[in-house]
Amino acid sequence: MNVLFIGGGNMATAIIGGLYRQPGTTISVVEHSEEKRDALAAKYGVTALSALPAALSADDVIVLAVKPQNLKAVCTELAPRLNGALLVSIAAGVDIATLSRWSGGTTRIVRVMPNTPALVGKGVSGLYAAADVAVADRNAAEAIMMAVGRVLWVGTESGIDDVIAVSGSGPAYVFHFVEALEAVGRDVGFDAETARQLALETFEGAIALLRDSGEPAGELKRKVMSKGGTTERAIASFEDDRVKEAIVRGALACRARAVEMSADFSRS
Ligand SMILES: NC(=O)C1=CN([C@@H]2O[C@H](COP(=O)(O)OP(=O)(O)OC[C@H]3O[C@@H](n4cnc5c(N)ncnc54)[C@H](O)[C@@H]3O)[C@@H](O)[C@H]2O)C=CC1
Ligand SMILES: O=C(O)[C@@H]1CCC=N1
Repeated sequence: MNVLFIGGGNMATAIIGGLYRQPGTTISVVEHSEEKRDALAAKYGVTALSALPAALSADDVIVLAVKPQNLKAVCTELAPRLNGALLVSIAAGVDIATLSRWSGGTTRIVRVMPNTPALVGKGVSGLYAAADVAVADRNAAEAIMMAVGRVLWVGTESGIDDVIAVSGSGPAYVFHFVEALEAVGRDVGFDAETARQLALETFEGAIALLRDSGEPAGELKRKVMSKGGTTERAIASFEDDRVKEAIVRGALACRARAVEMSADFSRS
């Protein structure tokens, strides 16, 4: 498989970091920044280009990995040289109809919503393709994302917005919580490194316990809460502050932004 990434930033680097180990895959990347091109070529042995190749072929897989605001310019430049290549877009908030219109009408498009833990091989990606997209094209997109974690297919395009709200943007929610826990550690007197370790080990341990026990989060939470004890006081404070509701509101605001972006880009 020949995979050409357009944009060699955070997400593309994460995906390339898993994909370059796959036998039978040739990777190229078009990236404006010389520094990023050099780093990608040195680290992963990929062909790093400063501009789009003159022509592509129907066997190529093009991963669109620029920011949504840069996507129209990229697709417009791609359209005359696409020659039926498969487009895999990881951009948030740009729907297939818009991508197709910008790219000269191709319908060979798969949408993917990955997340940054892909960098350490622990990503999770949602994938969607319209009914007329060939199984071989779905499999190609799936194989790329499986190199950096798990995949799940959603049955409607709006499912991509649902995935963004939970796992696409989700790592940032977790980092937000970790920031708070680290801050508490420092406030009560630990040095920064100890505070970080306590917060990280707590997260890692809690996630491992969730997975290994198979018990629901609510049940495990109750097991930490001794009657009249310390955790009960903390959770009561979270509930007074409606922390869970705030997280749900944030994630729904994230989803609403994806919908809003899709509507805006559909008019451009
Ligand atoms: N960062 C994240 O957690 C996630 C990002 N995404 C999507 O991934 C896409 C990329 O995001 P990031 O990697 O975070 O952004 P980024 O800013 O790190 O990478 C984009 C790269 O594209 C390059 N670029 C811009 N225009 C170009 C052009 N015309 N030709 C070649 N290179 C060009 C930039 O120099 C930059 O290195 C976005 O569309 C975003 O919605 C999806 C899921 C998660
Ligand atoms: O914030 C964003 O728009 C991108 C999409 C999902 C995660 N980051």
